[in-house]
Amino acid sequence: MSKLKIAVQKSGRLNEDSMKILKDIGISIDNGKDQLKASAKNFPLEVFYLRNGDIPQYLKDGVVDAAIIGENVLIEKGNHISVVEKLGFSSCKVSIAVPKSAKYNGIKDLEGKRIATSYPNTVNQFLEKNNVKANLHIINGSVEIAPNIGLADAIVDIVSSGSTLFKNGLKEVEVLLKSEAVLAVSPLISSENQQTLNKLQFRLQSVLRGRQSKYVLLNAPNDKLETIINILPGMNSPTILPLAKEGWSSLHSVINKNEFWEVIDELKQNGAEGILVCPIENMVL
Ligand SMILES: Nc1ncnc2c1ncn2[C@@H]1O[C@H](COP(=O)(O)OP(=O)(O)OP(=O)(O)O)[C@@H](O)[C@H]1O
Ligand SMILES: O=P(O)(O)OC[C@H]1O[C@H](OP(=O)(O)OP(=O)(O)O)[C@H](O)[C@@H]1O
Ligand SMILES: [Mg+2]
Repeated sequence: MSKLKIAVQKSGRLNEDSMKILKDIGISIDNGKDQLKASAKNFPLEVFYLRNGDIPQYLKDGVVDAAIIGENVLIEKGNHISVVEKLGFSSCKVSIAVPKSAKYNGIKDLEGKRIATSYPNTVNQFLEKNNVKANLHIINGSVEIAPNIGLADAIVDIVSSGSTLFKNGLKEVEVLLKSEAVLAVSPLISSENQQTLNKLQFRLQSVLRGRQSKYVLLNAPNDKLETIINILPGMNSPTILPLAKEGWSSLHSVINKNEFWEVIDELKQNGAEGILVCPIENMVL
């Protein structure tokens, strides 16, 4: 049987979460140290450990069938490569930043300026769209230092918490794109491997849904149940079970993990007790 070839970052920010999500979908990988390729024991899958920046070309050439990669890198180097799933980790932006003291009133202020970046295609596209001409300095790392050493007037690089910008005395002035880790697929994938990819994607979706949700259990007096159901966001058709205690019930439901904390005080004020919030491993629809 043919094996699906999937690329993940060899080392760096995406590696750990990429391996974790494969593990969470039940794929067990023989991960010998320093191996560049490993096979899954229980799924027709081979993992290739590669440099992030090299992955778009491997996808284009069909050397690998799929990859877990930052969307920002695909946008920079991977035109025509489709994203089939957003994976919810390694969120960041690609932004323009200038020295804190610099006056910036809009994109036109970049006309004729020197911009340091590792994302030349992304920057050129943005400049063209806005009819601005600037001089690009392409550097591979530590881009944020460029204005301080007199190499550039502005930079375009990844921003997450903003602390690297802050430490280098820079301010973010434009967001070019937002990115997260994604599952991308080669245009040359065979139909047999596409079937395997579909199975992998189905598992990913159920794990991602689970990560987004919490299982909530609470006890409440029966006369308060209706109010409580109305307080909990997006709760349709919760399970209600009678408690041994006369006139009380236990209510179970699944809610979006971001919504629960907003309503917790209101739930307590309205009679909810013994509230349990549990993680969900998988949510198969
Ligand atoms: N500070 C950050 N916060 C969140 N995500 C980030 C951050 N920096 C980078 N990323 C995301 O993680 C990806 C990998 O970043 P990382 O710095 O590990 O690799 P790299 O040095 O760009 O690439 P290579 O694997 O070629 O060495 C980036 O392409 C981006 O999608
Ligand atoms: O907004 P922040 O949270 O500070 O994150 C942004 C920084 O993170 C990345 O660098 P990384 O630490 O990956 O170093 P690198 O340049 O060696 O890749 C990126 O290139 C920025 O410099
Ligand atoms: Mg980096």
